[in-house]
Amino acid sequence: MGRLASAYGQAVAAHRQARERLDRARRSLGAPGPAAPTAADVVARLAAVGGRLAAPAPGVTALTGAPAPIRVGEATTLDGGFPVLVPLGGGCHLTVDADARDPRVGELLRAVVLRLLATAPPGTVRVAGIDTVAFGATFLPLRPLLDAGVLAPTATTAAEVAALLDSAERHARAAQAADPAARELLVLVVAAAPGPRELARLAALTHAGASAAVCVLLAGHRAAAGQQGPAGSDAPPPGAATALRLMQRYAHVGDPPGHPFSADGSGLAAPVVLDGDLPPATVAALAAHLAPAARRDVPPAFADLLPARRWAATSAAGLSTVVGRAGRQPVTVAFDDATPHWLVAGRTGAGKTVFLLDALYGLAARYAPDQLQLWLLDFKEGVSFTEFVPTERDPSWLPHARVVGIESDREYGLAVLRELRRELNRRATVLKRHGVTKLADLPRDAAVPRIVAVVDEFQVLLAGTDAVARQAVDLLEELARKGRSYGVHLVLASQSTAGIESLYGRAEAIFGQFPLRVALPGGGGVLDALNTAADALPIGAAVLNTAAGAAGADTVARFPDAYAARAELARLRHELWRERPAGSAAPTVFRGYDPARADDDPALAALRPGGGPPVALVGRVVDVANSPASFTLDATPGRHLAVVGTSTVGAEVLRAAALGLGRQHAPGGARFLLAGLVAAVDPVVDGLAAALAAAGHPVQRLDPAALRDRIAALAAAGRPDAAGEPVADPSPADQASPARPPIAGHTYLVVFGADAASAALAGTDPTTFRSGLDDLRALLREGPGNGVHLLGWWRGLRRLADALGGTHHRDDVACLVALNVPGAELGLHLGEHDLAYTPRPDRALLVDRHDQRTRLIVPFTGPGHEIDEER
Ligand SMILES: Nc1ncnc2c1ncn2[C@@H]1O[C@H](COP(=O)(O)OP(=O)(O)OP(=O)(O)O)[C@@H](O)[C@H]1O
Repeated sequence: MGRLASAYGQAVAAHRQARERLDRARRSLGAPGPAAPTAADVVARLAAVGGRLAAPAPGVTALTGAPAPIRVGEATTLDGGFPVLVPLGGGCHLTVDADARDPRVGELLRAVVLRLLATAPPGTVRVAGIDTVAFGATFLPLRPLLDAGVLAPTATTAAEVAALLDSAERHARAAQAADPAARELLVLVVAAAPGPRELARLAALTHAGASAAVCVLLAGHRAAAGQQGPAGSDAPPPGAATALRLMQRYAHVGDPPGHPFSADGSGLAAPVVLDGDLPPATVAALAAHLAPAARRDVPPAFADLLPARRWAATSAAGLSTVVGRAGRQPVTVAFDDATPHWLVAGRTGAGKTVFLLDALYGLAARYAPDQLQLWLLDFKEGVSFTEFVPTERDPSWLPHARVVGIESDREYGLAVLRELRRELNRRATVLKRHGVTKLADLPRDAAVPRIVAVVDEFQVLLAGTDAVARQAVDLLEELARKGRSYGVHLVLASQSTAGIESLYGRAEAIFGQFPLRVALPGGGGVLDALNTAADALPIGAAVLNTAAGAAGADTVARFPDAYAARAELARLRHELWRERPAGSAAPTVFRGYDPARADDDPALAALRPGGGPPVALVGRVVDVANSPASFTLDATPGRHLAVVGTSTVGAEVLRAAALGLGRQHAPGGARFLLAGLVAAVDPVVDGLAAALAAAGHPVQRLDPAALRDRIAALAAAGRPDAAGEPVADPSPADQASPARPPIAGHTYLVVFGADAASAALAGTDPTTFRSGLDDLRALLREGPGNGVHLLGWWRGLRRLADALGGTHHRDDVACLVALNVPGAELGLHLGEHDLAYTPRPDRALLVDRHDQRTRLIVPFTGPGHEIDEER
């Protein structure tokens, strides 16, 4: 061992002496020595070469298409020395038989790296090092390059080596798929022989050709000198490499691939003194020269995502868009047969919304609205998709957007999924009618756009174990399974896919249909448990995995910050909007935070007399079309409206319903009997009375006693007399015109705070022995047949049930709007035990007992309504 060490020391000393001799000779000839360079001449000097290969132009010679001659040392002959150049880059590599424990090797590797960097245009070469024998010491002198972002942190442990090889392989794959002009060279510098598996992976990279854009500098590879490879290794040897063999004083340079020195494969017939380290000032100057380009290269710009021409692509076979870059290569993702659906995850603030905006704008710029339709659903409080819909400030919208839900209710999400399923079925019919099985085979005039449906924070929809979650799981599974064939693609985005209870055992059945996984920081849950590619992602980077998260199929891409490019986004949106096809409509929009203002409601304003049985409009349904929420008040017994809940929104709903009914009758064609029994809502009742009177309808105000009398009269009017004929209502129709004959039209009894009438109704008439409640119940059953309908606001369900004579009479008031009524209590009243309703501000449940409808609605509110805080 001692003898070996001293022989080694002598060899190094001899090498140094040889190099000093060369330097002396060079100086005596006036050649430039290794004096401190200036930043200006560093690049030229590093790349300056002579000899048998043509010199590359410094700083502008691309290294990915074809190899460039790179100097490794100086050959010595009796006539003097000449530089020795070997081809590197462009699919050519270098092996050295000794490893970096020999200082000459480290010096050579560093010199070659610097020459490569100086030869290529700034920003087109990245360097990554592996040094398991000296803990990264080999690369320490190159520290300024690390700081400049040109050199990656050195891999020194087995795990880091594996991760680096993963990323090199991803780089190679991405480069092979990329435009050759956009390729970036990855120089992989290995300071000592790795294990057989790693060696096999490195060898595979050397065989991948120029298009992989990798250059391997592999030290410690004994097979380079024609000796045995590592014990037990059956890995193929590295290919396309110039092999250097170190001897005591000199090095032997083998024949470079494609540029042999010898005819017989014996290599350069002159001993070579390998280049040593360049002065630290040179390294620093080069780093300073390269840093701006390296930094510039880091975040891709939003403009990089856009195609040269708008709307030039067709979607028959699928959709694809650039979402960012891996190195300098654009990264493209697709909705096609291989990746029909995407699953996106990242912790809050990880850039999910930004990533989705990048992808959506990229798609919208490539495909015209007849090729692509967007359905966008957001369950969180935020602004994810607001920019795609018209607002007062900006009337533009994204012409591809068909449905946009902002801060959506789960019920709205369900309605959107149902609508998508209907669309699937429509498409199935179209395909069948044309006798084809693929969208691409449809004739041009029957072509349908592909649909991308994005559900942001989809875990909200599936949270819990209620009926909404169960139905959402069923729908998602069906849409995911069939969507591929019908051009309906899902993007599910979430903070985490863990803890979604309602998936029961069906996570695999659903997520198995989502081969494209996008893991943002904190979103590694969408990757395989063993795939750690997303563990240390910075903001603005994503792991894109096309194999449902399996390790090895990852591409790490950087995507631009769409928020930082707001002006560009708006410009693009306006450009696309101006180009929208003639007659295209704005998307249907649901904003979870918007109240339904009765006075601004177009459906309420559009009501006119003569359109069939009158309807009571009470709000807007939480559905895709944002349909009017209404009850038909026809002649069927029980067609009355009860609004229930302590919230004063109840009064506003009654007011809107009464106003709407008034609009459906010609002036004087209906009379309104108004009872305001809750002082707090007197202004609402006053306003309603004035509005109805202004519309020409007779209006009568009733106090509790008058209410009781009027109910008795109306009940008697509907009761058959002895001859079986109805008795006319004996009371005056209207205080203002007591002489008018009884009205043949409708009578609406509108009671604000109907529960407050219970005392007045409870008393029994001493002559007839009928109580007010008896009359009320008779009126509920018989009234509709005589055009008499009750509209009441009860502040509690119990009071309503009491008025009806028990829950088994619940169908006597068949139309119910439940405001802040606990779901369980409502379920009991209705006899529906799996009723899913959680009271919340500005929401109500519409229940129609007759046509079995149960809908979540946004109840009408009056002027000046603030969000209902009473709940
Ligand atoms: N590519 C990027 N480069 C730089 N910054 C980014 C990038 N992407 C996102 N960011 C920044 O990260 C922040 C969060 O982004 P974003 O709103 O998209 O996150 P999110 O995952 O949707 O968060 P949340 O779930 O809380 O809504 C923003 O301030 C944004 O500017």
